[in-house]
Amino acid sequence: MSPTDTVTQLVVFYGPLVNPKSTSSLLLLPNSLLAVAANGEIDWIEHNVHPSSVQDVLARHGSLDTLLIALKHGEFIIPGFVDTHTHAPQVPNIGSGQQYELLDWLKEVTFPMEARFADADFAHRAYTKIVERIINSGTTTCCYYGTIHLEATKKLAEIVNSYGQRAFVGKCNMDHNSLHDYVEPSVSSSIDDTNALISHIRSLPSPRLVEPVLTPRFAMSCSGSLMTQLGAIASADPSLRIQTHISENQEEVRQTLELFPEATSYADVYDRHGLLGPRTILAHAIHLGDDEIALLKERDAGVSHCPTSNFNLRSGVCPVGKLTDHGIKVGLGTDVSGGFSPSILTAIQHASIASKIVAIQHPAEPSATTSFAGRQLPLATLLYLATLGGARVCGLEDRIGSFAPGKAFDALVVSVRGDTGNPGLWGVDLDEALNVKHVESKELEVWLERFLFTGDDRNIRRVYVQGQWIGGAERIR
Ligand SMILES: O=c1[nH]c(=O)c2nc[nH]c2[nH]1
Ligand SMILES: [Zn+2]
Repeated sequence: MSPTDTVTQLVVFYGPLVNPKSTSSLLLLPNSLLAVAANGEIDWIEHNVHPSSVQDVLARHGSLDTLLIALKHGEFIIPGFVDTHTHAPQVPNIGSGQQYELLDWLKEVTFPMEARFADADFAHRAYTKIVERIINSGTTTCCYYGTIHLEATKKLAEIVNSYGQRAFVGKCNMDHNSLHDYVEPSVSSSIDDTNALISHIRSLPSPRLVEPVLTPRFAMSCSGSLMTQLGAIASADPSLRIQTHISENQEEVRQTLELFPEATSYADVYDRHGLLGPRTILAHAIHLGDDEIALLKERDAGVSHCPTSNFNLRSGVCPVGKLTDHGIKVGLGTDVSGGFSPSILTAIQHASIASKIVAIQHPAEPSATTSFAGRQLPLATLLYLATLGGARVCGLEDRIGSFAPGKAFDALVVSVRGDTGNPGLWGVDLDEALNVKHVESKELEVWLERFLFTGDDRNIRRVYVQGQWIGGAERIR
């Protein structure tokens, strides 16, 4: 089977599964059978199947005529990563301009690069490589910011669709406060281009897993009238998500409140323009006041935690534990190129460090055993944020983020074996590797932790979206 082959029969995987369950728990399920139907949905799952019983279980399910994929020792399956916030046109800038804070970085580094996407051919060449890289990093669902350019953003959506990635793609709305050559000429052109992109994406060929998303860049780059019209589009179309930034940098917060003096807070700016609701994805949310946290909860808006970017642009440390304690939906974002890595693995590592910084500076009371605030995030929470938590932020928790019959098979086959080229897990012997060996859940937990903290693209062997094999190290030759 090759990555581009379309699955036309039941495919059954045999090996260890890791299944996120809640903000604080996951299931470690060695020796599982997971069947994927031709439509890419999970048909059935069985746990604790001894190698000698595999054929019996297949027969019981009437599934003897299947493609059986038995994982090697040191391999396991996890749900695909959900990147709830990234900027595709900033990937070419990764690693440059690290000396700046947000507002100078936008002016000196980011807007000049984004302006280059006025050239649709450049956009096509760049986006082809960028989407491939993001898929091979294990991101099966991605919330993409494009630029202000309609044609370039259409290309981004077309490329994502042709790769078979699940995604939300948005054209940035920015009608003031930018460089003179990187701003939209009027509210009406911004709205017309937004509507044109929505129609274009919805007419892309099937199977289509890409959806449009409204993308007011942030309050500082949008007039009130533009945001009001975007809010009206969102309320007329209940399937449209909204993505934007909030409260990332102290100076940004100050200038935002100066631009919108009638608002009581940054969150209130979006709320009074009809942009804060259950379909809103807010990147950063570092410096929110308690009134804003309460408002986000009331509106059921989600937060994309982007710790790599927050450290890199010296923006601050998002109090993820506190947001989670308040019942706010949280996922992870790479926020390239504020973040210097397109991999959610890096975001996981930095989310762990961010939570440790909070725990050092504002430790939880020993009696507050059920709260996340002031504690380092455990492994289960880190994986949850990267998968099911991100799915909730995108309103896709019924489709993806964990494994259950009826959900889509968006998954990664991960390997911690030495033959990945990444040092891997010593003790997983190459010679015994071809035989499926009984795996204990304790061993699986060690593999998972080592992968999350030391893994990279080399360990992500196969990337599946809706049952289709669309990327991973096994196909890069
Ligand atoms: O991290 C960020 N990246 C951006 O491109 C951006 N634009 C506004 N605010 C932003 N924050
Ligand atoms: Zn961003």
